[in-house]
Amino acid sequence: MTKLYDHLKPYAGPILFAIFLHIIRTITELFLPTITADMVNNGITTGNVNYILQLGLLMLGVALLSSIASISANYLSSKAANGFTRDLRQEVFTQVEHFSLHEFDRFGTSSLINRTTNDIAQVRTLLDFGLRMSIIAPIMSIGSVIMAYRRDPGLALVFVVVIPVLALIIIGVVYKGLPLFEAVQKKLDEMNLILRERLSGIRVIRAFHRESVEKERFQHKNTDYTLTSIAVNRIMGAMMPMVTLTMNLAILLIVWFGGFRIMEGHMMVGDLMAFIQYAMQVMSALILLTRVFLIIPKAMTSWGRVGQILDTVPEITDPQTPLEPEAVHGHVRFDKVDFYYPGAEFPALSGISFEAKPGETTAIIGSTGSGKTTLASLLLRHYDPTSGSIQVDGVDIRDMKQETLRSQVGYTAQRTLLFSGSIRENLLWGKEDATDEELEDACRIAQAKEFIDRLQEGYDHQLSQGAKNLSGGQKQRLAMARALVGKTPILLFDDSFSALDYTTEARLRLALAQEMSDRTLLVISQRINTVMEADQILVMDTGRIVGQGTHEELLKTNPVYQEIVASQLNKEEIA
Ligand SMILES: Nc1ncnc2c1ncn2[C@@H]1O[C@H](COP(=O)(O)OP(=O)(O)OP(=O)(O)O)[C@@H](O)[C@H]1O
Repeated sequence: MTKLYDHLKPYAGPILFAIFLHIIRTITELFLPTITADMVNNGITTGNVNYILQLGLLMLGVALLSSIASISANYLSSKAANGFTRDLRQEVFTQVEHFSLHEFDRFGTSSLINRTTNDIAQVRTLLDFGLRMSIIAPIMSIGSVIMAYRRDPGLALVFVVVIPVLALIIIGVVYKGLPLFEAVQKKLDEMNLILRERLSGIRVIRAFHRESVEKERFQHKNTDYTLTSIAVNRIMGAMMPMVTLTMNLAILLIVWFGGFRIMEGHMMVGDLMAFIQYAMQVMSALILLTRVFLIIPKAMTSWGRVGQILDTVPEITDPQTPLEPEAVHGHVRFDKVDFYYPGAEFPALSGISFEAKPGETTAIIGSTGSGKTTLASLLLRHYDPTSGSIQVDGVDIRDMKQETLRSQVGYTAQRTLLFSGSIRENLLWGKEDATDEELEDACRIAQAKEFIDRLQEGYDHQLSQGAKNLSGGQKQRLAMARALVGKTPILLFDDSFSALDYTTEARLRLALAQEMSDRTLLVISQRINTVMEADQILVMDTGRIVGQGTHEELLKTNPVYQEIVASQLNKEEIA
């Protein structure tokens, strides 16, 4: 597993200095009760004002030193912990960005979000609070017992009774609490999954009147999470009164036996006062120690979850010595490509071979689940083929840098995804330095210009999250324009015309044919109207190409194509 200390190395300096300051702070605090005792024993009881003043000043100095050390240490450890978690979040995000879709599926989006936020926050708590407490608590407890022993060894026997009792309470709490932590994190993952899915699907939920069912489902997960958290808190909550009760009994014993010892002349009042303060310090140190015992496993569980992300070797990586195509034309070639989704029994694609040439439109049609989107994902190298190869301009795409490959493909996904921000910002994803003319040009071809011009703020119109303030067709046209801006040699449109009316679609296809005629155009669609003018049509069925040719050829020879056509066009249109 990724080593925590490797990630801590850049912060070693401030952390070590913070540890040093915490030690100074704890040691100074250990001296305060002793000074108080001396002041009472030798100053107050004898009326020696000078001595009281001297020790008062000493006390002030020690307290001041303790405060300065404490503030500086807290500042340093907090700064280091925050810097560390900022870097870690960035590292996790960068790593996740390199994941293949398979790795995304394996972790799940909710869990990835949780690991990047909540789990990293737990590690931060360990570094900041945990580090502080694990330095202070042992020094404070052991130091207090030693100091108390030096004041009165006989009375210190009270600690011999109390400390094992406290240790038993702490062990019990840690033993009971540990298994629950992982459960809490897992249940939080599950609750967030439901929350995320249901919030993004609120329209569908409403359309199907599923509010009450979904509310119940969320309630179930929420209650499950809450009950486990309560179980953890109940254990923590029970610990405090038990520790306080034990310590109060200890103080009672100290006062009781201490009183006798004072009456017998074996002890002074100041010593008893110091003794009580040391007992209190032992108590608070042990409470802190319990917290540390609880924080450490919780944070280590979280670190394990974060480590799983960092240790995942992305399936799709760039080659050591990447190849570049000699000349970029956008010639695509699939050669006997088979592909199984991880764990799948049957192939999603088998024996896929075809060529898509520059200047031609290759359309891919087929029933749902026939493998069209999978084919697009393979061309973009979201997955690698199980066997066979895919080449662009004669180079196997596994031998290219992913950036080189993807910069050659203008892509629109089946599910249109735009991001919050202005229309311009979204379009610039296609080409960072595109001029206004280039953006307008792409929008004109994608038939988006007209509706953008009608918007009051035009290209500065702000899109809400997921571009919910646009219609489905407007979103598709913008996504298409975004893909066109880069003027890439290959254009890959996955079901990108589905939300357009027939007139708009016809205008768009015409504009594409006129202005993108030198590109390799790959159009995935379920609509005959969209594919019938293509130079070649691939007909897919259960992961295979079962027909290849022009509309006319397939209409004569291919039963699957004939069936699709018959289901969509009337007799006159077919003729
Ligand atoms: N991430 C995935 N993990 C496992 N199986 C998957 C995954 N995505 C798709 N599949 C399976 O692969 C097969 C092909 O799916 P694909 O999405 O490529 O079909 P499609 O032809 O694009 O369908 P549609 O027209 O409905 O979008 C289907 O059987 C589907 O269940």
